[in-house]
Amino acid sequence: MSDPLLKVTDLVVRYGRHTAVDRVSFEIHAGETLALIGPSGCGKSSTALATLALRRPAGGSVRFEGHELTGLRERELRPLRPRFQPVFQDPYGSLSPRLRIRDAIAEPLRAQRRPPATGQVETLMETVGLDTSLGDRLPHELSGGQCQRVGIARALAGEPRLLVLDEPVSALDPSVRAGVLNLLTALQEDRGLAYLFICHDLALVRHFAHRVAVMRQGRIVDTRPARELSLTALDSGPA
Ligand SMILES: Nc1ncnc2c1ncn2[C@@H]1O[C@H](COP(=O)(O)OP(=O)(O)OP(=O)(O)O)[C@@H](O)[C@H]1O
Repeated sequence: MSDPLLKVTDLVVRYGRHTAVDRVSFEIHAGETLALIGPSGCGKSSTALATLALRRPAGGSVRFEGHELTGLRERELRPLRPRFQPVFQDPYGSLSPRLRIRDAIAEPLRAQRRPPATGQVETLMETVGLDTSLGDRLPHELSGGQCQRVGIARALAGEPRLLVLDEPVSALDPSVRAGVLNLLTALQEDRGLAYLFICHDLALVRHFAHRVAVMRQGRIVDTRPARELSLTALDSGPA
């Protein structure tokens, strides 16, 4: 088998004296979805933040495309960041309220000093199923589902290999969830994207993920193929 795209080994995240993530290890290959599940407070988001190099771990290794991310300075991380991107739960909160959709999608490229080529923003909008006429609107003029598609378009702008999806559809109306998940599935098939997928909905995890890692109290206690996930996997035990 090829080398994993992401290899996390013995990751430790602490907040003061509290250990939120305790020697967590996992790997994700190109084109694969690994779901991270577990009770509230077990350390899923902290694992995601450290994987994204948005929180410096107290120990362990995060190896992405052969680069060891821990210990890199922000200046060294900057050129790598477009390759691993987050999509967070709150579609409105992830966007600047005063930035028009067109500029919100172009923003990550400008931050990389790579202004979008003519038509690039429109292509990204079409890729995520947004009508290009929405480019002049502000986030509050869009629905939650449309905003989450903007968030995905922003994440795609730098041609990532890995998306870290932290509860990407939990805040959405059930009627629009399937559309966003179908989009993510299609993008994975087209581009071989890898996903680290944090989700509370076990039925959805079983449908969407390839493998599942179960966290409890900062540790991964089980990893298995998603189809073998019991729908009561989270019912017992402390966070
Ligand atoms: N910024 C922070 N400062 C202090 N403690 C924190 C901080 N962020 C998280 N924690 C603590 O770390 C632990 C893990 O939190 P984390 O948010 O990673 O869990 P989670 O599994 O993602 O929870 P949820 O499903 O509720 O989002 C919890 O005990 C939480 O209170």
